[in-house]
Amino acid sequence: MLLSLTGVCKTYDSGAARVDVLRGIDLVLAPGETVALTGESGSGKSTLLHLCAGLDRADGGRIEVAGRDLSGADDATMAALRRDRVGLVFQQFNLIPSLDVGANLAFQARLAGRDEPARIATLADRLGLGGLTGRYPEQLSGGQQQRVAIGRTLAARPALILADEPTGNLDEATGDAVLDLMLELVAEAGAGLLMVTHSPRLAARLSRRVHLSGGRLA
Ligand SMILES: Nc1ncnc2c1ncn2[C@@H]1O[C@H](COP(=O)(O)OP(=O)(O)OP(=O)(O)O)[C@@H](O)[C@H]1O
Repeated sequence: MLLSLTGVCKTYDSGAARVDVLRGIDLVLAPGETVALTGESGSGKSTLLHLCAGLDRADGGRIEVAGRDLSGADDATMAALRRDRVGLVFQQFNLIPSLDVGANLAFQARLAGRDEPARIATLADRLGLGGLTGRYPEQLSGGQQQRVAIGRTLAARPALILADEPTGNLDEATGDAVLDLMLELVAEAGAGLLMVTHSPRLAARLSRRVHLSGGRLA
C-alpha cells in the first residue's frame, strides 16, 4: 500500500485550548488511486496532509508511506522520504525566485538523484511551459507558476503526491486545465494522489472521495 493510516490522532495543545483535530483516522491509498479530501474549514485537512508528509508527527496511531512506518522515523529519514518518494504541491507555489523555470523544474528531480533533462523538456512542453523555461517565476502568471510547481513535483517521480488545494489560487477554467493535466500525468506515472479541495466539483474528478468531520473520515 502506498499510504496507510490506522487510528491516527492529533491534538493541538495551545495553553488553555486543547483541540482534538484528528480522532482516529483510517485511510488507505493504493498506487494509481486519486483521493479527494474534503471537509469544512478547520476540520483538519491540512493537518492530516502534513502528517502524511512527515512534516508533523501524529500523537497516536500508525502512518505508513511506501511501506515505511513514520512513527519511529527520525527527521533525516522523514526528509529522505519526502525527497525520494513523496511530492508536495501547495496552494502557494513555493518556486525558487532566483532560478528560471527550467531550473525550478529540474530542482527536486536533481535532489532525488534523477537528472533527466529530456524528461524535464517533455514535461515543460506538456505543461505548456516549453517557451517559458528561461523566464523567472515573477515573470509568470499564477496558472503558469502552478504548472511549474506541479511539473517540479512530477519530475522527481514521486510515488505519492500530497496536494493541498493545488488550484485554489486559480480561476475556474485555469484550475480545471491544471487539474486535468495533473491527473493525466499522475495516471501515467502510476502514482497515488491525496488532494485537499473545497470544491465538490473538483473532488468529483478524482477516483474516490473522503470527508473529514468531527475528527473522523467518512
Ligand atoms: N500549530 C497549531 N497549533 C494549534 N492549533 C492548530 C495548529 N494548526 C492547526 N490548528 C488548528 O487545528 C484545526 C485544524 O486546522 P487545519 O489547518 O488542519 O484545518 P483545514 O481543514 O486544513 O482548514 P482550511 O480548510 O481552513 O485550510 C483548526 O482548528 C486550527 O485552528
